[in-house]
Amino acid sequence: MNKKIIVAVDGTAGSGKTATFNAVAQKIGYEFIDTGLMYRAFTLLCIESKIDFSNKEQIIDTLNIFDFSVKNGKPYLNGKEVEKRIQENDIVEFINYVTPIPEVRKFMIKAQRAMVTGGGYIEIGRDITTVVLPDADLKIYLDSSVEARAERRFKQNKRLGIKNNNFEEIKNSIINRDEQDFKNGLKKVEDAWLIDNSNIPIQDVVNMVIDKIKELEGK
Ligand SMILES: Nc1ncnc2c1ncn2[C@@H]1O[C@H](COP(=O)(O)OP(=O)(O)OP(=O)(O)O)[C@@H](O)[C@H]1O
Ligand SMILES: Nc1ccn([C@H]2C[C@H](O)[C@@H](COP(=O)(O)O)O2)c(=O)n1
Repeated sequence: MNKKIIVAVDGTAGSGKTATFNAVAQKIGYEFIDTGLMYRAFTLLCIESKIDFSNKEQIIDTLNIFDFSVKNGKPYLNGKEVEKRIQENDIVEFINYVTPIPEVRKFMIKAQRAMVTGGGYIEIGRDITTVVLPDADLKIYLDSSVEARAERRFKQNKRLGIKNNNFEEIKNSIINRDEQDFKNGLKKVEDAWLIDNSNIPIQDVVNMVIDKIKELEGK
């Protein structure tokens, strides 16, 4: 019986981590954990708590009332389902105040590590291959060109009916988020497999990754 493995995935904003690795997880019966949802949900809680985002102490104190869970693949903040809400533009506007704070990252990293209790998990984010799961059996770094990512996000927002959908704003937002993510430590580590999917259909990426996981399960 092949042994399931632990897969850690990092990559740039909008490169396709969620769509790709959610599909992989569903096809091979792995648990899928999107750590970005936690930071988005926490940012929403800060917005709803009407805190002053320039006041780090207020952000850190908000951790005391932060309860996050995922049920049937949907994120819940303090018992309320927030899947669509945390994709709205105001989250992206404020999230860069939240993600650089060490106390916030320490809290999230502890929770994200605890979610992976053995083989059979795919966890995605920005610091999974570097900090959260540095001993993962398979590390992947997913990237795409800024143009490709902006185009995809624009089309995704349209499908989701998200308001104020503007291509140039999305592109600038992606560039800004990349800048912050690199500051927060996003990088391709030496033992990570780089996949640039700018010109690769999502299904082909899914199949490539499944083949690799099956190969490693058999070792
Ligand atoms: N290889 C691909 N080719 C074309 N479109 C893709 C590909 N991979 C993902 N997409 C599309 O790109 C968009 C962004 O993908 P997704 O939301 O999974 O990215 P992400 O890395 O999780 O983003 P974020 O970092 O903001 O959470 C989605 O519409 C998705 O369907
Ligand atoms: N492990 C993580 C996951 C996400 N972030 C940041 C990156 C984004 O600014 C924000 C939302 O993530 P996304 O939903 O776009 O993947 O959270 C991080 O710093 N560390």
